[in-house]
Amino acid sequence: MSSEASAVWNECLRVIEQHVNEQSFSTWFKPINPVKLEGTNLTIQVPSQFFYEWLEDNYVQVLKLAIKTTLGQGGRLEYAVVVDRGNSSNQPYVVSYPQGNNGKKGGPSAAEEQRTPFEMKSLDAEALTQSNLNPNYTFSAYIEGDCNRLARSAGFAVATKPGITSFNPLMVYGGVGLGKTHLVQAIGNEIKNGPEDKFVLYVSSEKFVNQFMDSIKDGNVKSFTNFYMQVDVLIIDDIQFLAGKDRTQEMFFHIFNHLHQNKKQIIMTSDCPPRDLKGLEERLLSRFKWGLTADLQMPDFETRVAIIRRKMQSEGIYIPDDVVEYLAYTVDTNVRELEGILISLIAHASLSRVEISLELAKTVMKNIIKDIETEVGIDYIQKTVSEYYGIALDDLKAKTRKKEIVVARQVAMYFSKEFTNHSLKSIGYHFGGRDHSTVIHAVQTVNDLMETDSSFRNAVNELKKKFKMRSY
Ligand SMILES: Nc1ncnc2c1ncn2[C@@H]1O[C@H](COP(=O)(O)OP(=O)(O)OP(=O)(O)O)[C@@H](O)[C@H]1O
Repeated sequence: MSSEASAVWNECLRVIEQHVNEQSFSTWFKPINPVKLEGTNLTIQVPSQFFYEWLEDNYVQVLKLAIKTTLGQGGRLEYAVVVDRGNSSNQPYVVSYPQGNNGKKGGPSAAEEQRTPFEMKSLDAEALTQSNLNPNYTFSAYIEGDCNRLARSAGFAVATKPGITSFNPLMVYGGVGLGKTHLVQAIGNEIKNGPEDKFVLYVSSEKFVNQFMDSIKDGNVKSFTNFYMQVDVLIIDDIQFLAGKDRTQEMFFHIFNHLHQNKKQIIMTSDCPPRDLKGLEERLLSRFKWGLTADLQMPDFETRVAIIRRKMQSEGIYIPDDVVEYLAYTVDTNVRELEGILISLIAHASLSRVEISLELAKTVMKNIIKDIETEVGIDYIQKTVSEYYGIALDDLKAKTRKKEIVVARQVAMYFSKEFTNHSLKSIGYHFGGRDHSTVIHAVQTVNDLMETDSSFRNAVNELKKKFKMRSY
């Protein structure tokens, strides 16, 4: 190593240090060896192809600045990459920098062909940080409710003391669109913005698998492993995706052990509890049980109201209370769907330049949710039952206790339960704001009457045919 090269590189490091955090500096710049200086050409040696690509993808601007500052406008940087390709020789090849179009000129074509072994470029997307975290996914934007209380507070504990609580690994599971990604990224963001300089990395399992496969293809497995073993907090989403991928599981097993032994935090999500994860090795599953497993449920009505309000507040949009209530009652599938409907509602209102109203919300819902009106939805059931019994539609939803109305109302509730996906609570809401126990009682009464009263049974069966025909 020439002393001139060292002196210049030390100057460069001084510049770089001011622009990257301590963790990145020691991970990505300390391992670099300055090799030689020829005129204004500085050659640095980096440990692997992967390392070189990571620098290029993430730190090209700061390197440019450092070279310009120390060597002036004509300064050039060249990389000597120690090839870590199985048994191949340690013969370095050189990639020059600054490069031409797209910053990729001068390297041998072989190097070009081997680019981006793990698609790490996507980690560098502008809107994301290097950790691949969405900055909007924070704890403060994550509404707490009975549905997520345990997972949320465990997540918060992990965020406060990553790696050293007994919640390692932390496994969050739950159905589609219930907030798994949001919660685990909130943990990541909290740690990243905290006082300690931690390397937090979020990756989907799908991406992890692809990166691993590419690393095999490119002979870069060692770099791949080394990279993941440096992480302080590894967040890996949708772990069920590793099912049946034995080699990736084996690699993950080693990374997991290494991180865990070194008190690094591992956070995972899955669409089902670990015991139901088919196609995952037993030894992995048993490790998942070392920490804490917490589930997410569909938020209850009050939490859905709070989520809608929070969302509207962040969009700076006002929605009348009756609309908020209507949406919270009606959309009881998952939070993503709830958000999707809200966005449609806002779009409809702004496109047609009308205020957001209950009427508009109903129209939007009809277009979106298939089982409303177009097939067998609560509105259709109410209309059909009231016509059948010859009573006014409004009476079904009113408080009246007249016997024939009560029976018709109970029949309509019974069919709402049978033909729609609405929860009991939601059904009750559509019948004049009754609670779920009234719906349970109605279903029970209809079942009992069907057994004891043949004319009632015939009536119900006749109606059932209508609904069945329509639901095909
Ligand atoms: N408790 C909550 N408070 C606020 N927003 C929430 C909450 N739960 C979910 N969301 C929002 O719902 C949307 C879907 O959440 P997310 O993508 O985290 O779900 P997921 O469970 O990871 O889904 P998938 O199963 O598809 O991976 C996101 O926009 C998220 O911000």
